[in-house]
Amino acid sequence: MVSRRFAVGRRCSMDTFPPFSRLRWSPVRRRRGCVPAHDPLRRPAGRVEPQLDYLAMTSNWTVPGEAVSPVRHPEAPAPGESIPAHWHGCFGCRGTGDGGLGLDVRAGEGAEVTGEIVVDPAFEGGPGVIHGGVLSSVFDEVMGFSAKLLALEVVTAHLEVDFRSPVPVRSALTVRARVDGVLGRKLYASAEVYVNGAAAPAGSARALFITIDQAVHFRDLVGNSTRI
Ligand SMILES: CCCCC/C=C\C/C=C\C/C=C\C/C=C\CCCC(=O)SCCNC(=O)CCNC(=O)[C@H](O)C(C)(C)COP(=O)(O)OP(=O)(O)OC[C@H]1O[C@@H](n2cnc3c(N)ncnc32)[C@H](O)[C@@H]1OP(=O)(O)O
Repeated sequence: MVSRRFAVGRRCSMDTFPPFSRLRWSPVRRRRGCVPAHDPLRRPAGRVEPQLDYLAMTSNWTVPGEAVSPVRHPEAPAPGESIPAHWHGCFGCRGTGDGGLGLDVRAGEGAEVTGEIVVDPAFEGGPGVIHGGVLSSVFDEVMGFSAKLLALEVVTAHLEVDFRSPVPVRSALTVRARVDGVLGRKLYASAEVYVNGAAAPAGSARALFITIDQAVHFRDLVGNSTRI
């Protein structure tokens, strides 16, 4: 059945042919002249397009000058050692067989960690590529683990991600993350992701973590857990 949203455009056989019928704004549709009634890609006449380059899209999130260098805890896992899960119920810490990300995070030098993950096909977003929200979770988790090298309990207050190139499902990702600076309860962290050993990152992230007392922070929330 032809979608009513395409009623004013030329009717197209792809309207009934999966999977194209689900890709409403695909370049294939546009080439074939399937023009929807309301085309969000059509630019109003006379409008001046902003000249954004890639860097202009990146925020100016910076580590404050007053922040101090992170101090690694003397009992932190040695470089190369696996860092244990912070909570067995955590989606980021669990294996893929248990509905988790299947991340392996290892300590590096100083306040740096390295996370390894093979992108499970279940994490697909666009056709053949990882869902951006899943990649954001990977960044969040691996950066969070860098706080473990300081033996600090943290939650994420702010997370931002730049997606530079598509990340295919089944690819092997290496995420390098570190705490860049500490200011009171605030930990500033950053990370990059590399696909199949590529030299250039496919994405990067920055986050602000806030130290908490887990016992207090989760006291009234833990009852919601199904994994106690
Ligand atoms: C997935 C859960 C993981 C839980 C882990 C817990 C412990 C784990 C132990 C070790 C860690 C190891 C591994 C961690 C691995 C993965 C990490 C994943 C973490 C997550 O995925 S966790 C889920 C999402 N996360 C939340 O569920 C947080 C909800 N949120 C809150 O619970 C509160 O919001 C809180 C506690 C953050 C702050 O609340 P609060 O009352 O304690 O403190 P307050 O508001 O005063 O903020 C203090 C100073 O931070 C500044 N500040 C705050 N927020 C800011 C922002 N967004 N931007 C810029 N500055 C900000 C203020 O401006 C002030 O700055 P100043 O001191 O200069 O005034």
